[in-house]
Amino acid sequence: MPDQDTLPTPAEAGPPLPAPVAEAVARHRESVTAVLTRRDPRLLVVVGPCSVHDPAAALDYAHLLAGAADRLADDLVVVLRAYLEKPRTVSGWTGLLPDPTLDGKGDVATGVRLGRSFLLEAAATGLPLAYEFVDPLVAHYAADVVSWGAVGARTVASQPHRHLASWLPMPVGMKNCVSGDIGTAVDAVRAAGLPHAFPGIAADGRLTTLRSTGNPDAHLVLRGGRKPNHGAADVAASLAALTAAGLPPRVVVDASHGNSGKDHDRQPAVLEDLAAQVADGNRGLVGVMVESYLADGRQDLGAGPPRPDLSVTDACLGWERTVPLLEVLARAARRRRSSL
Ligand SMILES: O=C[C@H](O)[C@H](O)COP(=O)(O)O
Ligand SMILES: C=C(OP(=O)(O)O)C(=O)O
Repeated sequence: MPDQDTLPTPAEAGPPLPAPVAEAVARHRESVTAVLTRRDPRLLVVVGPCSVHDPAAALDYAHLLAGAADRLADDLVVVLRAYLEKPRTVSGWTGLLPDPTLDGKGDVATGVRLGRSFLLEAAATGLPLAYEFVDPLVAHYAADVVSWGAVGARTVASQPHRHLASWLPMPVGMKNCVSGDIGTAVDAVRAAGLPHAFPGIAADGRLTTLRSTGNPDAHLVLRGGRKPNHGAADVAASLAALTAAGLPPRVVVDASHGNSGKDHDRQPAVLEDLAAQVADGNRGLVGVMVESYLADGRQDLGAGPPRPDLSVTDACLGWERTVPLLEVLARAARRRRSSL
């Protein structure tokens, strides 16, 4: 009898992807790649809650977003942030997958099951899913359903994360360091593009050697640092740095985190600035990221049960404020396309 801390294997954590979902994931990955390689002139928009703490409410959000994504599909490829792990600067709640009871008990065995079931339900909305791979071990519970992956600002220098990214079968964004340094992320894009052999976990739970062929769709994400780096000059400098490193000049820019000083009220101005750059014809700016949820703001975890509709990690833009910004981004992408 396994003790309560024994994790199910990836194959035991939930049902395999239903065939129609697997087919949709393959199509979504191809759509994201087409935007990154500029075969598709639309703009990639990775948008959604900072973290999922209440699966039912996050699914409500996903349904709203799926409606908007359909409406704006001529101009935007919208991807849902379905983040179940949180990297912490020092400490704090680490996400639904490692801590599904939100209280530090760390019931990872329940978390991997709950997390997988959430991802399958979120994928059933028809949206592509975005996921930050924080712990390479648990990547194996999520990777098959993810269409855009991220390696975050706190792990981008890590060799295991770069190796994982080289093996993951979807485009992976490498975020600049929390300091604002982009060189480490550029190195990470190069490393992820190469073949590697490294330890991992097979579907049956056995440790195995994973062999990657290199991820051709790894790319840089600007998320700001000690100061923002979303402006046209910083975007141009990052594209030049990529070209100098022999990499395709393409960048996704996160309107949150260091680019908004973690103040959700500053995301609209950052997004307006990014939309202006796109409308001006910047083709290297291939995508943006937005932290958005049902209600505006955030709450601390603490005394009572948290509100389902309000972020428990970074403050998010509420849904009502998100929709007009998606429309601004769509107009900008349309304008860029019309000038091609
Ligand atoms: O995206 C969310 C947070 O910015 C990230 O988890 C770091 O949070 P912290 O600096 O509050 O630990
Ligand atoms: C933690 C995140 O971002 P960053 O790595 O840029 O801090 C995030 O997007 O949730």
